[in-house]
Amino acid sequence: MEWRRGPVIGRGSTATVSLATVVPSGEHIAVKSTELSKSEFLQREQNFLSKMNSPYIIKYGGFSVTEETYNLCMEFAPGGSLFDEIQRHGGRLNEQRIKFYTSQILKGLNYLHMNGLVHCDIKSKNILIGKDGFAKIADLGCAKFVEKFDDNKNFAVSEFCGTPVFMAPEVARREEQGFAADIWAVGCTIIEMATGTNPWPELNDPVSALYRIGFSGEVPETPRWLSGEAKEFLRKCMRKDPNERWTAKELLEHSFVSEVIESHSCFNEEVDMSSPCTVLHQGIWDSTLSPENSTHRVSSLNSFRRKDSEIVWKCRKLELG
Ligand SMILES: Nc1ncnc2c1ncn2[C@@H]1O[C@H](COP(=O)(O)OP(=O)(O)OP(=O)(O)O)[C@@H](O)[C@H]1O
Repeated sequence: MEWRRGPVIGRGSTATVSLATVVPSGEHIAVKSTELSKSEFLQREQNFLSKMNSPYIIKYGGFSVTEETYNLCMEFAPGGSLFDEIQRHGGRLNEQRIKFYTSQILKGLNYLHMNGLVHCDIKSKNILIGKDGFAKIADLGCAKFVEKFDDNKNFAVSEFCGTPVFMAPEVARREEQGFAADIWAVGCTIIEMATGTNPWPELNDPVSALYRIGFSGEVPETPRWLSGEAKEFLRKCMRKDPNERWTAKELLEHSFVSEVIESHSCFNEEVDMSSPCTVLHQGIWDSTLSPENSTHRVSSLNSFRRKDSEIVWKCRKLELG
């Protein structure tokens, strides 16, 4: 597959994401790139993404290495991130929309967990809104396979990764980071959808965040305006003891999400997700793809190389801020 790089549509801590056009079909894809020498996390993401196949996980499109740059190609999500979607709706989503997206996030997570993978960095910025208007889990750079698993157990793993304010108490204490930690982060994402902020908006530095989450015994405040059913659902996600937290499979059977109709018609509004819908994306749509534009050839071969020292460094960086 050949593609031409267009404008930048997103920047994360480890990579830059560009819109790109496939040659000659003209199809749009997203390409996440970073310097080859710093691409361990991106290669790790490539390895995981290439093994996944679910409508609730962003689709893999191959990788390439050009001029010392590592490129990961994937499905372009014209709706941007769930964080963007919250901003588009004035800083909070109504309960109908929260249910809609929560149901899809849980389906994606259930798929990952059934395949033995913990995402480790669920938050609204890592959930993308696809062409179909559905939420898709993205950014698998922190993900990891658990060493062994069955339906009911949590797992101790040796590496810790993620964003401090979305970490579960057991992760903040560096005890374990298993499937249940992703469920806690779903709770945090519901709070983001309901309030427009992370669950601990008053905590600015990672060290105090980890200390408070891990050792204070506090649980984030439940948004008051949510229905009783939504609050009860949130409490199942945010049990302090990971063994008592509900699994993705169990939560999908909870009345809060079990009846969700997967159609935008449930919002009584027309949604056109075939073109970019954030302000940022609209600008891209209006511009011609710029001619920094060398053509790239993508291989779908798997070239995963793992460097634990870098991963540990990233975790240390998180701890020390
Ligand atoms: N497939 C995509 N389609 C559209 N936009 C995307 C896509 N992938 C990423 N983006 C945009 O780019 C941003 C950064 O991407 P991503 O979170 O994957 O980078 P990162 O470097 O891994 O970030 P982090 O800081 O979480 O480590 C996203 O928040 C989103 O706005």
